[in-house]
Amino acid sequence: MSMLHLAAPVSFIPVAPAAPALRVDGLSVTRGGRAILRQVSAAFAAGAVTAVVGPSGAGKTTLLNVLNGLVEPSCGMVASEQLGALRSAESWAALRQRAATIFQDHALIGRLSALDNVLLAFADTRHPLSPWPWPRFAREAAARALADVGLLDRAFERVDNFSGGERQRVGVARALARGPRLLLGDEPFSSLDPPLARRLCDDLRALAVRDGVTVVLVLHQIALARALADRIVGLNDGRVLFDGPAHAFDAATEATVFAAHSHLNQGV
Ligand SMILES: Nc1ncnc2c1ncn2[C@@H]1O[C@H](COP(=O)(O)OP(=O)(O)OP(=O)(O)O)[C@@H](O)[C@H]1O
Repeated sequence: MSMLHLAAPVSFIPVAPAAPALRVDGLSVTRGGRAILRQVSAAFAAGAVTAVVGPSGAGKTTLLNVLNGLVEPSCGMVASEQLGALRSAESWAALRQRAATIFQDHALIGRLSALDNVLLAFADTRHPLSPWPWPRFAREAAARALADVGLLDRAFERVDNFSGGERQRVGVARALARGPRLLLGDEPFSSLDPPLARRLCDDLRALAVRDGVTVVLVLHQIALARALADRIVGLNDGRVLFDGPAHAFDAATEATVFAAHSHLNQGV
């Protein structure tokens, strides 16, 4: 049975009993007079992976950028369990402090070792030209993060010798190094072949559960989203058309979420 929820108001199908770590409510973003997100409401649980899916231009990256604190909503609210409703510049800054991003292209420096790349997560703790070693806490955290992604034994190797999957693991380690409460990724595994993407996503989910991290990933690979996310948020033309457990995102739901805008806009 399809659990599709079409048209506002969207009702949620809870998959985690815990209070959501992050919530957006009635969120709208307008750019150049055009509505990019329209009254988006969704909740993101700690210790779980939420996949955001939808056709090109649906507003997925924009939603992620709002959660990142990079895009200011035109109206609506973002609230975190720890920080409450984010209303001041300070609370947005606090959210950014707790968040980390996994980049699609890894954003690594090839001539540096895996460990040095992960240490870049702590760039603000040391002058870039400092001749001194990184602080001990940073080195320990970076080593732990590399251990978490199974690359501690290659910590001192240059990453330009690494495979695509290994590089992405280093990218994940860098994102994890500061112990983020919110981990965001915009198609972070799209450059990897599907089995590898699946393994990495699986590992990420295990880490999210272990550390109670809220993970929100924009995923183009719907099979991956179904298999590995706890929850799927399906966007089309800036609206939430589906929000529910990943297993409920069936073929009919997928067809609706990925339908052309003109069809969905009829009568709206
Ligand atoms: N700064 C901006 N100014 C004007 N339009 C913008 C801006 N940022 C995004 N848009 C538009 O908003 C829409 C949604 O963009 P967004 O990048 O969020 O979509 P997306 O779902 O991530 O798409 P894709 O899957 O192609 O990356 C697009 O039509 C885009 O052109």
